[in-house]
Amino acid sequence: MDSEETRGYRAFLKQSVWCLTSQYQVSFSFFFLFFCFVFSSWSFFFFQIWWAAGIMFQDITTLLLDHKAFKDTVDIFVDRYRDMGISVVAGIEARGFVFGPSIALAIGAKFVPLRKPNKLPGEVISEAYVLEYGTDRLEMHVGAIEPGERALVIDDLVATGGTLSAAVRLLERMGAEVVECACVVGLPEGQRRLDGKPLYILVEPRLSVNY
Ligand SMILES: O=P(O)(O)OC[C@H]1O[C@H](OP(=O)(O)OP(=O)(O)O)[C@H](O)[C@@H]1O
Ligand SMILES: Nc1ncnc2[nH]cnc12
Repeated sequence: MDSEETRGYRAFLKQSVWCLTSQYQVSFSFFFLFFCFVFSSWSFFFFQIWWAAGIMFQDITTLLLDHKAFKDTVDIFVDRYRDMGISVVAGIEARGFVFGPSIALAIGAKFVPLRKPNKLPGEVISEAYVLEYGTDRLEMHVGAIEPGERALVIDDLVATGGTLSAAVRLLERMGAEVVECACVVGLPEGQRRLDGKPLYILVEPRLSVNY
């Protein structure tokens, strides 16, 4: 039988051990959550690198070095859209800006830049979209187009079609009629997300290349 003193000591010990254990529990939970957070951030980061690493990037800058090829590219678009009553050429940042203004000038249309977030100075409307390697947003100035205007969307390349779809949604929210989307390069899956909107592409690259 424990003495009064021993019982008191046991009770004290039990209490302090519990306190100690709960402290450990709290610290352990904290470190566990912290570990989960760090692990998930890093795995997401590496997942993105791994994901992006599997993408074969197509680049149009070499085309721009060849005056004839560059001019022919613009001329093909101009011939196609000259007599379609198009008053707006909407170019997607960044490489849609390379082709869009020349086409707009040649067919007598205005050029409307669709820009990445927080670049346009005035009031904007915006649309989010998903890319092969992340998400992004496109913005357009409110008042850049009038309802009922006929628009062409131009970009260098279509892959999943997410960017073009966001561009179409922006224009349609402002009341424009999107006649067609046009790109120099079309990856094979590019037409998937265009919701039936016509897409005109000049080249469809092979996805495996032997260098
Ligand atoms: O069909 P999608 O899967 O939507 O991808 C196509 C988009 O990706 C590229 O631009 P990117 O987003 O790399 O931006 P950048 O032109 O500013 O480099 C390309 O110029 C298109 O705009
Ligand atoms: N494969 C690709 N090459 C160049 N730009 C891209 N944007 C999205 N996918 C792309």
